[in-house]
Amino acid sequence: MISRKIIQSIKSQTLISKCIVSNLKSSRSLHSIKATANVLPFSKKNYNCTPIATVKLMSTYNREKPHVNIGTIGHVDHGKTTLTAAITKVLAKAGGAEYRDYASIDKAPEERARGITINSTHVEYQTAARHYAHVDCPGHADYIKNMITGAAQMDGAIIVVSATDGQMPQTREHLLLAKQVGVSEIVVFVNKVDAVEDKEMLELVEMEMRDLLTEYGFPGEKVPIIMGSALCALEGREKEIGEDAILKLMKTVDEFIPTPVRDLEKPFLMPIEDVYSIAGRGTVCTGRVERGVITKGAEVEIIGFGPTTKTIITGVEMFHKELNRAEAGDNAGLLLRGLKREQLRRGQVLAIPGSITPHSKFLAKLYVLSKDEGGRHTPFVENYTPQLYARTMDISCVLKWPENAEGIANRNEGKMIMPGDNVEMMVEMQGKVAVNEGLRFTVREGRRTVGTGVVTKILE
Ligand SMILES: Nc1nc2c(ncn2[C@@H]2O[C@H](COP(=O)(O)OP(=O)(O)OP(=O)(O)O)[C@@H](O)[C@H]2O)c(=O)[nH]1
Ligand SMILES: [Mg+2]
Repeated sequence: MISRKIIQSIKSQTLISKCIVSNLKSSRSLHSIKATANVLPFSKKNYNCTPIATVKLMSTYNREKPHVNIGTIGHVDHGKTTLTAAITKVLAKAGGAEYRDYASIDKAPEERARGITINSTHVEYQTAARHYAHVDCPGHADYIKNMITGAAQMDGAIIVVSATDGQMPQTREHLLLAKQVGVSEIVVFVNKVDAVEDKEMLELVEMEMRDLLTEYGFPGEKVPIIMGSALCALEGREKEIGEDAILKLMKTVDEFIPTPVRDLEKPFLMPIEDVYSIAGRGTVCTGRVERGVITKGAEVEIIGFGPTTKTIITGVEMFHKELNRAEAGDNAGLLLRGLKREQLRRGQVLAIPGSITPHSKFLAKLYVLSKDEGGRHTPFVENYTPQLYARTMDISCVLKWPENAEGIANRNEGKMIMPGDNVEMMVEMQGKVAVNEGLRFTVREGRRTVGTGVVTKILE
């Protein structure tokens, strides 16, 4: 589906094809949408609000080991949370993690009552080679929004697929969205191997996954596929498919998901994920640094949803350790001078003054998801008003046909946009937010992903 689209758009030489293709090749520079963090780097006791998720801390945070952001994605109930808990349990044996049991990951009352993940949760662990921040995403179709936010922070992902079901709708949708937000490195964990008698079933699941990966623009033949049982690892039984499989998975992640080259040279930018007040110290914003480096004392601008304001960074922390600087890829907390919590919100960005500006109107190439990819079942016409998601922000927008060179619009008036189409549209947002050419975004309506696109030209 998407791969066919890519081929079609390569043929038609559209810009989106170039963007997607360049993303297939490297993607790091495009790893820009929804960089977020639920981690709370500042001492928790000082917060006056309840954190969405906290990270259990290990004794030290240092930069000696490369830091990589990964996570679990995949269809509901395929075992992502069980696997997350199992990884911490197995790595804890070697001192590389603090064991996080299942209930501490899915801890909200509704999650416990329904037995599903709703909020994505961050956990931290390390292998001998690297330090990881791991986001466990929800699989349920109703919580795709949280999955997108989680996936946007990942440098690579573990897609979990149950050996008993094989690939399911959100296996597909998650692969597509992961690709869209810039995750180009995937490792597959075929879970629940303990529940499958017929080994041919495993071969079938593997074959189907390779085809699916290829279809979505991943190197299907090369992607490592590890078979095992997260539950066995968690319960300490059937070592071969339990603990051993987890160790094999992490070794594969170490080797197959490259340590990303961070955009350290570019001007600093961090999309705000959360805002907290710390008694006696001020206001702190958390998020994942998208590009550049920031040091204590630096001046930054806050851009989007209102007038641009300036402030000074008075503190930088990561995993509860105070640091002098934060750099691209870090899940950081930045303490800001003289601002109240109410003056800041998710979706704004912190950036070096003048490096990015707020806009409300741009041209974009848009791929409209087909029904099979979880998109709309019916076409839409001009003036359609979905919700636009980019970085950590979401904002209502209107989609229009672009104006021609003379400013005359709408020779396409009344023309329908079909699921599966690649189109150029003019996007008008209901407010000014930090937008730049090359920024990738998703448009959604209700609980459905309608399309994914890239900003090609800023208009206003
Ligand atoms: N037999 C078997 N069951 C497993 C295995 N791993 C997980 N399960 C069970 O599958 C069910 C779902 O597991 P979860 O880890 O909650 O699945 P999930 O992918 O996190 O689900 P969502 O986050 O809601 O999408 C639970 O009942 C687990 O005990 C396994 O290796 N073998
Ligand atoms: Mg879960």
